[in-house]
Amino acid sequence: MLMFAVDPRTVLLVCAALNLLLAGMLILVSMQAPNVKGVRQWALADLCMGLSMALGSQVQYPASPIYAIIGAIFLGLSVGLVYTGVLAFKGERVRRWIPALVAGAILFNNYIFGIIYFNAQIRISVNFMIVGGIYAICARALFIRIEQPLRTAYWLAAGSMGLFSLIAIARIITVLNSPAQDVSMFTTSGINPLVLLFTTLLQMSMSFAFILLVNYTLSHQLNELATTDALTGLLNRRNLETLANRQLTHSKRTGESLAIMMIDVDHFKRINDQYGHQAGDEVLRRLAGLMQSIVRGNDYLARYGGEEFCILLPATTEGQAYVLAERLRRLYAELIVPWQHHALGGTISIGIADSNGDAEDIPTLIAHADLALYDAKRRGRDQVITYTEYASELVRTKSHADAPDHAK
Ligand SMILES: Nc1nc2c(ncn2[C@@H]2O[C@H](COP(=O)(O)OP(=O)(O)OP(=O)(O)O)[C@@H](O)[C@H]2O)c(=O)[nH]1
Repeated sequence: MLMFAVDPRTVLLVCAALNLLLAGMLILVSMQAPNVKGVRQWALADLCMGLSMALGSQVQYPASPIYAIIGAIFLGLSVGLVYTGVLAFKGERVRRWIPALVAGAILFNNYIFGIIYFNAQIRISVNFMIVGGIYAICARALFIRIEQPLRTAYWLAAGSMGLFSLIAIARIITVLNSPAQDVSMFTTSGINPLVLLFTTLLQMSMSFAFILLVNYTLSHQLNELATTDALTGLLNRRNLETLANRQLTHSKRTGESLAIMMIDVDHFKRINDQYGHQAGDEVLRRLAGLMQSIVRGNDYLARYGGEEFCILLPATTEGQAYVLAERLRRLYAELIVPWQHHALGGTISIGIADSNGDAEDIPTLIAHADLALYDAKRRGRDQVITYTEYASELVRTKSHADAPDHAK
């Protein structure tokens, strides 16, 4: 059995100091990341845990119960704050009275079984039951499927809390099966030293996980900002080009065709001029929603700029994209956008190109779709033109122009 070479009270004091330091760090983090919810609660939880450990290190049961009682209040507040922090972090409704309720429950238990009917086994078991139970609920809330690297932070926090709950169960079983004089936190026999060591280490690991959660959430938010368009939530142009290059390489390897659709709202300036910029924004949002509703899961949608959108269609030919584009054009023509007692309507023009032709790279493919789009505009708008159609028309008019006068 592992033995502590140092006094358990010293361990508690050192961990108390570390918790206070981590609390300070989380307070600074919460000031830098006000839009990540829950961090303030976690900072306060660390503060309370630090105070609880510091007071706990001074407990001389049953001679001086006051440290134990105040320590228990801070312990309850800390665990309750961790729980409300997890709720806030996940964007769920936070009931502010939860920390007070947990502290009250722990205080009641310690008062009854620490002072009125002194029974260390029941007192310790109930304390561990409350703390372990709440950490188990927090662990369940954070043990979710989520993309990396966020998953590492979620699972580190969940793992620390889950492990704490398991240790709490082990502690309850041994406490209930040990003689009363052996159950104190400071008894260096049985599993007590291990419990003290692991629970304090798990407290540290939870705090590190919270810092990691904030850090990864912030970098995730930054990444979202850098890669998506704020108005429509679609990919932005830069992100689309990166994805399109990757997709083209894949298409060349598999021999599949990659289609690109460029979509532009007709006479959009008039909507802005007549109803204002916000009405224009609403039209763009509705068009984005319409596009999202008709594409497949592996297609990419992007706002290419202003009122121009782009859809990247893997494993799709120009002809197949044409069918989809026609559907989108018709749906948009039927769409009515309600705006301040007005019903806004309009049309879109679409240009399409695919990688089966002579487009070797993404800039060329986009340029081809753009040429087709502007041909659609030139021909009177509200229509879909493919690059093949545009190019053959070009050849026809050129040969017509080059033909001798008598052949025209
Ligand atoms: N509301 C709003 N307007 C935008 C946004 N981005 C660009 N615009 C406007 O979109 C309009 C584009 O106008 P034009 O390029 O002349 O094109 P158009 O009026 O759609 O005409 P055609 O494309 O030739 O049919 C301009 O008035 C821009 O100010 C935006 O994010 N929101």
